[in-house]
Amino acid sequence: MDQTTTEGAATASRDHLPQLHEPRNPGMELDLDWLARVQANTSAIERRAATLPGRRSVKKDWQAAWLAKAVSLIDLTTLSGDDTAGRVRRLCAKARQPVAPAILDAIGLPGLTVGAVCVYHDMVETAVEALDGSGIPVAAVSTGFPAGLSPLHLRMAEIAESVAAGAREIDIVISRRHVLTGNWQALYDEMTEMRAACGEAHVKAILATGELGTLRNVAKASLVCMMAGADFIKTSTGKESVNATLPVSLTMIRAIRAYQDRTGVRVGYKPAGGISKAKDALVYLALMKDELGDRWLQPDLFRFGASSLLGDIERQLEHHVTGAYSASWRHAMA
Ligand SMILES: O=C[C@H](O)COP(=O)(O)O
Repeated sequence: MDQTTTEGAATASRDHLPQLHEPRNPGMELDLDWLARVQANTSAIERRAATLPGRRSVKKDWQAAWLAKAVSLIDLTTLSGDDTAGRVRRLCAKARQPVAPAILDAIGLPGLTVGAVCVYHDMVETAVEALDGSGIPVAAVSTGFPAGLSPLHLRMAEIAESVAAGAREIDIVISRRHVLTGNWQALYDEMTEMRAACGEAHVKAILATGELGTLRNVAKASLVCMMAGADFIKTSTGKESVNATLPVSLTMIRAIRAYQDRTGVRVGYKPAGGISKAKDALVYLALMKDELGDRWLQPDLFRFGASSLLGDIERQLEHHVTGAYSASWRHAMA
């Protein structure tokens, strides 16, 4: 069995700040001929995706490094109707110190943090304040998240307000109807306008792939968003009935590769929604390494959108470092 051992995953320090690459994706003109040629062989993609979880294993000696790498790539998220300032502050404290200090010392990464904290607009100021001095950026879900069906001028205003409140990253949601009706010009125009509204902030385009019908639509929507200047493409809001999946990820990653081949520009990838197990995170990292290379294992080009992944990684790291669950875990599980 192939074993993922290279040093690509072994560095997870904070040396890579600032978090997002410069320059941002400048975009390109909408190329409808390119879109018309886009195909997605669904059964081949699904077959390949089915092999991914078993195909790679992470050599034991490298597991802690890969898990630490995964921590550094998390957009630690809370997107609930009952979010409070207190919950967001606790989340930010966790973002600053995602794993117990003893474990971080044991793996030699005392300064490890997550990639970003992701919240609703109303919580941006609280998060910015709570993360002050940490270098951890705040990402805001804007544009009428999760459905994206509020009036366009309000979605633009929401972006501007989130940026003004200190969000350095904006996760926008696209209008699914533009994809479902094949109105690529409308999707491109909307994305271009949102890109402009973000100003200096980086923009992640949430495709809500579970609502796009086909992998071909996913591929086309990915390309259109990148043509319009998205710095990242992101699978899901976490609120669709189907969120991040491996077939969708393969499709989007290959669109990223096609866009890079055409333009030379690297666009980031953010699978989001339902990723809660350390072993699933490792499958995603191996997938990125296979399909796009080590460069996409850095937080400027890859993030997990996840609210509960960190807990499982922390447990696995603790298990790995101590060789057994610690006394506190044994006590908790007794
Ligand atoms: O963007 C992030 C997602 O909303 C998180 O989804 P999750 O709660 O299923 O991890």
